[in-house]
Amino acid sequence: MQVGVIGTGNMGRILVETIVESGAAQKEEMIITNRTLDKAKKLADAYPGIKLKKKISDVVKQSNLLFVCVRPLQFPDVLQEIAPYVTRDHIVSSITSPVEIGQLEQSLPCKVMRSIPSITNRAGKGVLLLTYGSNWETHEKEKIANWFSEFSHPYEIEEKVTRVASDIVSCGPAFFSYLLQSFIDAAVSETEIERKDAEYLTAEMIQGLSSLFEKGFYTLPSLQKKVHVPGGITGEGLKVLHRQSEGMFEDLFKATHEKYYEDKELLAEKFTKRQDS
Ligand SMILES: NC(=O)C1=CN([C@@H]2O[C@H](COP(=O)(O)OP(=O)(O)OC[C@H]3O[C@@H](n4cnc5c(N)ncnc54)[C@H](O)[C@@H]3O)[C@@H](O)[C@H]2O)C=CC1
Ligand SMILES: O=C(O)[C@@H]1CCC=N1
Repeated sequence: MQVGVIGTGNMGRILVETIVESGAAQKEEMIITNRTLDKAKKLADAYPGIKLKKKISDVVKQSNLLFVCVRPLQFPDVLQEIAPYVTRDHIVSSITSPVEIGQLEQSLPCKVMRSIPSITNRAGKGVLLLTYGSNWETHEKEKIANWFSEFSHPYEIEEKVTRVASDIVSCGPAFFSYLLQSFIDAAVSETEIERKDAEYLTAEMIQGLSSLFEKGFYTLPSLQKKVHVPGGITGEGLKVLHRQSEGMFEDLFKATHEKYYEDKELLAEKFTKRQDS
């Protein structure tokens, strides 16, 4: 399968690295481009064999599966630019949440999908969220999901939960690393521990925690019960967390959804302008 990638910024680059290093596609099967070509060239230089194209049309023409890895508001332009070269045999995937499946289908004559990755996929772990367009057969969905499983745990979602699922899967690593960073900062500012020690202990703790869940030893509540000795020290810390975090995640999900709907409105305007012109 020839895999095209348009946009090798942050996530496009991570996706290419992940696909190649997992063996899901050979370097020679990857065709990439970026608006600032030098960015894509650096990636192609790091993985000799990857084909670098200056023209977006060449990427489309030479690929079967095409990932569009640009920012949400850049989608209308990119979809318009690639549309003349997309055939019914292509599969085009958006890696972003605010662009609707319907907008992809209206813009392109092929099978479309959304495949929202997570930075965790770089380690061959974590979920990659899939939503398919309307004209996919079950066996075709299975085939592509199987391909994604070479570097992730593909998980099909309904469009209505896209934002929250993406908050958990794709933004989650940033959210929880922020909390861990705050945990380390506070340990350093409130006690005599050295930063490097606090960082090491925290990193080992979080890796151990993730292994406990991976091995199925505990659920979240059963783990808390095991560590929280009645009348002990953990309970004092948990009381603080309970008090201080009240409403925090509710506000977080509200904020991400507000931004999501803002982006969707701007996108709808841009797509309508495209149709009218
Ligand atoms: N950062 C993350 O963990 C995740 C990001 N995403 C999605 O990935 C998308 C890209 O995000 P980033 O990589 O962080 O942004 P970015 O700004 O780093 O990358 C976008 C790239 O697209 C290129 N580009 C823009 N218009 C172009 C055009 N017409 N032709 C060719 N290249 C063009 C830009 O030059 C840039 O390199 C976003 O839509 C985001 O929602 C999805 C899942 C996770
Ligand atoms: O479009 C999205 O949902 C992703 C999640 C992280 C950044 N963009």
